[in-house]
Amino acid sequence: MAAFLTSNANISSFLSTLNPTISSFAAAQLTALLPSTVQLQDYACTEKQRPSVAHNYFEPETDLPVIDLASLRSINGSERDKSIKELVRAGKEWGFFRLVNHGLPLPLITGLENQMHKAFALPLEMKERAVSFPNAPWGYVCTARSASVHKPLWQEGITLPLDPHTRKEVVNKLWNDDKEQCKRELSAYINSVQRIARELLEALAVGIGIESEVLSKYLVSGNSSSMLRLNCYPPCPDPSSILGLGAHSDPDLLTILHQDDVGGLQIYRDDRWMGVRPQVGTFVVNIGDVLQILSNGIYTSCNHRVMLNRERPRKSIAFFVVPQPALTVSPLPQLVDTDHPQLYKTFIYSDYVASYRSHKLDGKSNIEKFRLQN
Ligand SMILES: O=C(O)CCC(=O)C(=O)O
Ligand SMILES: [Fe+2]
Repeated sequence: MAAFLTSNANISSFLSTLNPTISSFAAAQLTALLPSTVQLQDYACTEKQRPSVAHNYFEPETDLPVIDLASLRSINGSERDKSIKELVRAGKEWGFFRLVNHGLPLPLITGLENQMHKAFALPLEMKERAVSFPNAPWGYVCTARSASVHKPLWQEGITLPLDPHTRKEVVNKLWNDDKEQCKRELSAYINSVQRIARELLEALAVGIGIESEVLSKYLVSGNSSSMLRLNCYPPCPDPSSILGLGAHSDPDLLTILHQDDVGGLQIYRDDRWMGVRPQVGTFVVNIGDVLQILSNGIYTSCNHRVMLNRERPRKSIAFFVVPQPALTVSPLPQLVDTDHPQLYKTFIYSDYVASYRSHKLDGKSNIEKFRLQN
């Protein structure tokens, strides 16, 4: 079916004949994404990774553990302790949880989604103009077009730093009439989500008996390369063989994600893929590889992926807590003793990222390369 799709024009007309509900906007988006020489089959994933659970299938009885941030913030000691225990358990047993009562107003989230809609709808040339930060990830990238061993992926994204000055430069290039509003919305969102990340990392530290700032220090300027990533997954003509984002665990400490109502995020658990039901206004939080390593394996990162669909673009907003590249990462000495031998090597964080980037996305394979053979 896909063999004749050798040009963008072909793909566009193929899309509209295949399914009239795919809007011309979505088709144009997709056309803009693909290099002229691409074959649709180039995007197909391996048999092993082939999507088996539809983007909108959710197991009726199962959902992620729920963590209530209001309880974690409670001044009532026993309520807070109970909530920390639940958080620690979710971090150990799932590596994923849903965060409710986080206090971030819904209009702030939907406002940012509207800004994303405007930016992603721009012509590709305008979006690509925003990529002008040598040796830094900031700005727009059409992941579906860029050549890399991870690719091709059916996704485009805008990456924004915590530093307001650089962030403004990206916004000035990507947004037109409402730049100032966009800057305000981004700052408000980033400040709130940073605070949430700090609270979660402090509780995750206290919950395993270590000083509260040992993990949250990776949010502090000088130690941190944390970032906000706005993702868009365009509709796809063949969601049964193409993934939006292949199976991976995140190479960070913590990811705080908001997904829209489309559905598509799946986690690998108990030998199966499980859909994460969209619940607009709640966050989905996951433990990353670096937290697994710092905690000497107490917390565990979780393999996840993104499924596509034929009709609707999907948007997500991810905040990643990332160490500064030159920092040394090692299991925390407080967590290593004769009963708990060091499980992972000591390394410079940029080496972890380089290794991650030089291999195909393949579940949790990168962290295994940093395991000590005891
Ligand atoms: O878009 C999503 O739902 C997940 C994105 C993700 O896993 C990532 O960016 O690492
Ligand atoms: Fe991820």
